[in-house]
Amino acid sequence: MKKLPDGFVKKMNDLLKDEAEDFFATYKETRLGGLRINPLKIQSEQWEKQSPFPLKNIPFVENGYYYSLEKYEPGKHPYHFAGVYYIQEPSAMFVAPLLDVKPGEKVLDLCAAPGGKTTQIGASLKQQGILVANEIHPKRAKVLSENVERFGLQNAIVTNETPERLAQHFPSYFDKIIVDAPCSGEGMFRKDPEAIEYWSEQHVLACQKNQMNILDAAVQMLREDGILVYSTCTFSPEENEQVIERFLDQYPNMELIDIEKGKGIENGRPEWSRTKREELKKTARLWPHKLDGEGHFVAKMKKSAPAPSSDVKTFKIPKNKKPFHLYFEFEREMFGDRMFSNIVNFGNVLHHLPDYCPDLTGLKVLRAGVHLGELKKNRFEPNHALGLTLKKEQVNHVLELASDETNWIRYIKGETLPAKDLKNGWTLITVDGFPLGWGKVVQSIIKNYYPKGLRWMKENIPVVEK
Ligand SMILES: C[S@@+](CC[C@H](N)C(=O)[O-])C[C@H]1O[C@@H](n2cnc3c(N)ncnc32)[C@H](O)[C@@H]1O
Repeated sequence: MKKLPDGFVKKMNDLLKDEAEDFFATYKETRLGGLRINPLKIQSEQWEKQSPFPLKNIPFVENGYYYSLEKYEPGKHPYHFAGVYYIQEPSAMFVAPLLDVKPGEKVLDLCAAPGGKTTQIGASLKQQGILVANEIHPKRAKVLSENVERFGLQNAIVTNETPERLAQHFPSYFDKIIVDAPCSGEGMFRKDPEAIEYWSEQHVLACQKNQMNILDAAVQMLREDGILVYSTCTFSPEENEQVIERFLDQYPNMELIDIEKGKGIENGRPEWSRTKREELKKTARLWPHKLDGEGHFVAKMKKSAPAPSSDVKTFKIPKNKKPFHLYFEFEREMFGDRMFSNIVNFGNVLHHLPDYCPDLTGLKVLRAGVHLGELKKNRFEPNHALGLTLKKEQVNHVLELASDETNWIRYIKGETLPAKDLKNGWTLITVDGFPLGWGKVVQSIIKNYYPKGLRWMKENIPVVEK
């Protein structure tokens, strides 16, 4: 590992005093990887029987598991391509459940890429309600959108906006908002040594300023009684307790809610704030020397005073369904019945939008609801996103591949597959029953519709055990 910055070492020694030795000892330890299963695709009982790697439960998160980073590469297993799980740093999994999301709610993930918290929230919403996942950087927004697709979320809207522009569009709209803020990343020095290079006291203060601006935008979008969760993956009090105390001073209608702390999770540190207010103990800190995971800080707040009522309009779903008849033919053939109802078209591209989808006019939107596919001349071509949100049992035409055979590798590399005894037309390709994407049977081969941008381009075949 790279050498830790002298200024950081001195600062942590001053802050942690007797604890500093234990804290710095973790930089010599091997850390554990984390993965979180997707309950929209598999339940924990089945997963624990079927997991291809030995796993251990993460005690502070439902559906989260540790794995050995030295021995396994779950990112190369077909279940990853099928969105059966999301690879996420264990401590990071603690944050999103604090929103206590219920199906049907309107939730905003304001700093969302690559999508760890978005996918976790999406699973809690159970495809009901609205999840706006926003990312300011275009390239990262694309990755976020791909992860939302892989997870099979049907009610997510992925935007690429600044927090300020989003705040103009969604005044007092959301029930729950998460600000997983860009930060100096001190808590990730073990995982992402590049963060070490960026570290300086000035960078910490620049992050603080940015974080306060993002919170200013977030609070405008929260409804009365709405919940706001703020988190960072850094230790610096300037970006944690001190951001929260300034925020509470500025917005007296926001109140801190106590976070329930299980074993290894500690209170925030009032003594590291300017005002030393005791209530900062309600925030939480995750330390690498207290649990198996990296460093995190979380605060949970509630808007207690009235907020102006939201006048965000809902998206108008076209009543005339005639232009969609080629899609309906596809639905009948593939599913035997109607599957999606809120269908809208953007040119020839069809989407299914979540119920009560807000009007998105003027926003940069990368994905809204389920991208069903495209109307081409005399035919409908299904999109990858539609395949990944389906369950094998819903589909009439399926080619089942197995994770312990090599055809799934050929498929994600973009090769054709043999199609003995299959009817001509679209077929869903699955691995051990989990959808991987589409193929089209033509005579005795399956043409490959795995998206070009997602194909496995490397020569070597993916291996799961190192
Ligand atoms: C800690 S990461 C988010 C991680 C994500 N929530 C997850 O769980 O996968 C912070 C994100 O904020 C974005 N960001 C950077 N500057 C921002 C700004 N001024 N406003 C909003 N987001 C910003 C970064 O590009 C980054 O993707």
